[in-house]
Amino acid sequence: MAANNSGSEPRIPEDVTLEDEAEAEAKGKAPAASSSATTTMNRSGSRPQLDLSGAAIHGTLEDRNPTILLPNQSDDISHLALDIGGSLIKLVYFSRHADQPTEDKRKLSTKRRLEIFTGARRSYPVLGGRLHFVKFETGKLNECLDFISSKQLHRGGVDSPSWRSGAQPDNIVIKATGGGAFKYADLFKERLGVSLEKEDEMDCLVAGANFLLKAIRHEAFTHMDGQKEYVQIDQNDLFPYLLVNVGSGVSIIKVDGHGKFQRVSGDNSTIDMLVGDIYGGLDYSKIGLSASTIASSFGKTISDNKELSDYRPEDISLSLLRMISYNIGQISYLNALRYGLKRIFFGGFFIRGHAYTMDTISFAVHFWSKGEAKAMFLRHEGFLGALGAFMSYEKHGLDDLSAHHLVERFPMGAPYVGGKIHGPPLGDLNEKISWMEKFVQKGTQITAPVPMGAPATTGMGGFERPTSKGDILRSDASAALNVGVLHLVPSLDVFPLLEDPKTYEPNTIDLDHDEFKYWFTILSDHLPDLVEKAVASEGGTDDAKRRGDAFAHAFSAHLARLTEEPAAYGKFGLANLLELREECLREFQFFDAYVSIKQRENEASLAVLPDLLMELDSMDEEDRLLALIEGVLAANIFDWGSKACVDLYNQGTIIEIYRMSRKKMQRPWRIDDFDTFKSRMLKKDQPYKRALISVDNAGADVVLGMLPLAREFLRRGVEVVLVANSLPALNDITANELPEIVAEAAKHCGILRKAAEAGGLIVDAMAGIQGDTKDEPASVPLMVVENGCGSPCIDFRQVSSELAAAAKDADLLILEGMGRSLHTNLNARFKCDALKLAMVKNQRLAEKLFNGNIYDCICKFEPVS
Ligand SMILES: Nc1ncnc2c1ncn2[C@@H]1O[C@H](COP(=O)(O)OP(=O)(O)O)[C@@H](O)[C@H]1O
Ligand SMILES: CC(C)(COP(=O)(O)O)[C@@H](O)C(=O)NCCC(=O)O
Ligand SMILES: [Mn+2]
Repeated sequence: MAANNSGSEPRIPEDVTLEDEAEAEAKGKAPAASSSATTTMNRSGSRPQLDLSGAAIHGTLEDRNPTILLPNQSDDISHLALDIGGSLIKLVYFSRHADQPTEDKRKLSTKRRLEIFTGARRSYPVLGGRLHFVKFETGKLNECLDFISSKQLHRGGVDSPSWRSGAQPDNIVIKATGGGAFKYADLFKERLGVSLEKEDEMDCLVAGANFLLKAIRHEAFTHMDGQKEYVQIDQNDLFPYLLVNVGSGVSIIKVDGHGKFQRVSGDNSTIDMLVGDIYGGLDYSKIGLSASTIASSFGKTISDNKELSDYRPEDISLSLLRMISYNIGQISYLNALRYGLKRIFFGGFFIRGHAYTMDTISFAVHFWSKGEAKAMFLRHEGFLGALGAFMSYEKHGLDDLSAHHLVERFPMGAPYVGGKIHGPPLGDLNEKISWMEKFVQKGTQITAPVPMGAPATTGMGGFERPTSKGDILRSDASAALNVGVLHLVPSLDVFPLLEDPKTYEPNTIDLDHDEFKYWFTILSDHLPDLVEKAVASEGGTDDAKRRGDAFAHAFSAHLARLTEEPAAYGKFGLANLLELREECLREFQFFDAYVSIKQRENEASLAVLPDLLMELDSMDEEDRLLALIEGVLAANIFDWGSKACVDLYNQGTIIEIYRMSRKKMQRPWRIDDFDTFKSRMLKKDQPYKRALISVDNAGADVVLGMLPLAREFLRRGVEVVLVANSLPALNDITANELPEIVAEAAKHCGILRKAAEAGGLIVDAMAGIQGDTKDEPASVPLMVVENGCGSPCIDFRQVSSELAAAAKDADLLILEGMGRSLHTNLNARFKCDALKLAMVKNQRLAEKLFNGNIYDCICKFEPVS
């Protein structure tokens, strides 16, 4: 049957370890077969270290995560950099994406059509892969060495050519910074056989900070009164700034540009600084420094006539912390004043995400500067040096990356321990689940997102809702949950038809506290059903049940973590939350929870499609246009992400519900721009050239709604590009599944058949069974592209390069569904005409956005002029 290619669905090998999710990909996997597409890579001459001969794209250029295999790459190229500080060792390492799906016919023909291989298309200097952030205590250097060794990080990972061939490269050089790069050089040589190449610490700090501020969208934030607020940094207005790195010592650097900086103050330990550097020789009355502000705590200890032991250690600690933080804030401000700088970025693990520390520093800066200067913090605060050392290889092309190439993911290990290792690295998902089960039972190891009671064994809702913990001072582990794994995806692009990418915000509604609470409930309530579907999709085995439990625990823990601190993972909207759920499913190797539901609905819908097409063809143009839009809106009711809709499905067959939904359509719809759209469509002298039609759900939605609409455009001589998800999300149709559905539909329709042939979706022999083709116009192509997403929503700042290429000649964009046109993009403006179609399947959203009701329909047409 058509629409069933689940067996060939590319599986994302989302391998996981406790600390970073990358282990299994490096273990025991056969070397990947050679790819079908070979590319030449244009690289600037400034990066001589890579041997690019024989380089091949593994998978496809358009894959979400293309991997470039460099078979002739010399073995001494490392994917690891270190910052060995006085207190902590920071590791940044890179892991390649594992096996990729092979090139299929659709992709090749689409590429040819969209001329992706021709012209000045960008090559990918950067390896697709992931950047991991891990830290160890310097006092436990051995743990760090074991970790590197177990993962063979110094040899590019367990799956690197040298490791697989058993060759022993004799000159491995690893970039390292921090004092320990000298101190422990011999030990690294002895234990791992590697030489540490020392990079200047300040160079690294600055390079790391500049990279983060350029490439990570929500890296910097302010912190006032316990509230994080992410700051959008304008690249053209970044310099100069003051960088204050607070580690074992404090470094204060005035940064004027890339590689342009000057150390201005502070080279002592935090304690020295307190005593010696507070006023820096300035007359304190001039800057309004009140002696009592800082000294008050000590004042009491002197006058109270008590012994030190009479004070509670936590009180002393807090006083000290406050004092140090104030002083750091003051000294920073004084330096900012000295150089006329308005922005101060703070890094270093001293801050370690502590709300208290950040608030205190912010307060000081704000107070002394009378609001003129701003203290800002960095999410990857402790990793500036290590990241800078990593960048100094000048071979990963990291500096060519922009924000749209980076996707941050929060797999269980990494955010949970914040790059901290507890125990040995885990070898596979099984070990990870075991670890989670233990940790869940203990419930204390990590304080913030303590998930829910004893783990269930049924895989079906044997867990409770996580509880939020209130605003207590969090432990180091939980506070460090802010760093995920950075996925480098060079094939992502900004959607070229966005009117203004700078001001574009995908999310329609701000996930403030109340809103988050609401969605927390929705998602928690939905969880048991989702787990049931997910487990069933994997055959209902014991293993699947165990993974189902683990998924539920993991996702609940994320929710609890976000309840406690909504900004924990950066600026997080509903789109991110819905995507997190899908990623979490993939993390526990559930690749398509709704696979059988999708199949069933596709089949039922395809069976009635011929009748529907006949009915449509009997109408005149205007009635047909209305019927088509009605059909799209009515069929959007088939959404397994909406509780209300799922409840409806018990009340009838797919076709009955479709008819019922259709009968209820009453114009005017809640937003009803149909007449304007119709007028535009009927303008004979100004036909559209290419319509990008973004589809949503499998089954009736795509088969009875979107395909007939696409056919109408084809019939009018408009090229159609169907845009579908790269990866499954709920019951959404994917770009991989779509061609078979089109092929099946084409058996009953000459227009679709010709267009699909023209677009390379089906080969001639497959079609030609039924369908009247005598009076059809010269055929324009019907194509399918993937959107680069694995979520029910779409963020147009990061789409597949395939979609970006298809957008080039498009003059109409149709967005369908609640996720893509209501939760996201309702207010997005495009450079071409846009039509947004959706049924509102949630009462609260209907009220909030449209003052309306559940099942209202939205038909929003926004012509460019
Ligand atoms: N587990 C830890 N062990 C030691 N210090 C820690 C730890 N977690 C956070 N810190 C804080 O981080 C600081 C070290 O910050 P870091 O940026 O790593 O500096 P360095 O590079 O000098 O080690 C320490 O002074 C301490 O305040
Ligand atoms: C996840 C969804 C955005 C998918 O909707 P779609 O894009 O398929 O129209 C939607 O089902 C949703 O917001 N559901 C949660 C709300 C609820 O259950 O009421
Ligand atoms: Mn959907």
